[in-house]
Amino acid sequence: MSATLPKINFITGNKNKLAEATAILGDMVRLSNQNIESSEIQGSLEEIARDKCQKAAIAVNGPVLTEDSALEFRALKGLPGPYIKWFYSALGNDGLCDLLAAYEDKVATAVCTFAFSPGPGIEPLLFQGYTQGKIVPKRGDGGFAFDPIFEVQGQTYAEMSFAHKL
Ligand SMILES: O=c1nc[nH]c2c1ncn2[C@H]1C[C@H](O)[C@@H](COP(=O)(O)OP(=O)(O)OP(=O)(O)O)O1
Ligand SMILES: [Mg+2]
Repeated sequence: MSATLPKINFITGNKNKLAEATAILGDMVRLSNQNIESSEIQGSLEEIARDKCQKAAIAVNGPVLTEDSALEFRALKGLPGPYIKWFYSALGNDGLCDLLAAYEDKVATAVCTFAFSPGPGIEPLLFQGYTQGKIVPKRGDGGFAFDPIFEVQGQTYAEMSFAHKL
């Protein structure tokens, strides 16, 4: 890692997220991590992402990068979406899988929303990525959170190597 790389404050409390973002962006920017405790609003995932980034920019009084992960079940019209964290912590992966028991359609989309704000009061820029997969009974020992039940091209994220998931 070069000391001449520009530095960005990546605000997250999730060490797995930090590791993945660093693996992807580490050649271009130096991510310095900080966790600010802030409550998340309700709304669309874009609204939640903007609000979190704006709060982070105020908290550090400078430029910040934040990320919000969502998991949208097609049979459930996009839910749990940005509320996946609360569904995952309440139900676990078996419970998330059971949510789709009554439906043939197991398609799910993982949505990654990065937000960057140059500073407090400046509207964040959003960058989104989507990966379509399906929800399956849990398999694999790698990864974190919902990785064992999210299958893409025949493998769950928990069965893939770290590099292959990225
Ligand atoms: O690649 C992933 N593979 C599996 N699970 C994942 C992934 N990425 C996020 N997740 C989980 C973590 C949390 O249960 C929820 C997102 O919630 P989210 O608010 O975005 O993350 P967080 O609160 O853990 O960290 P942060 O301090 O950046 O908000 O989905
Ligand atoms: Mg969060």
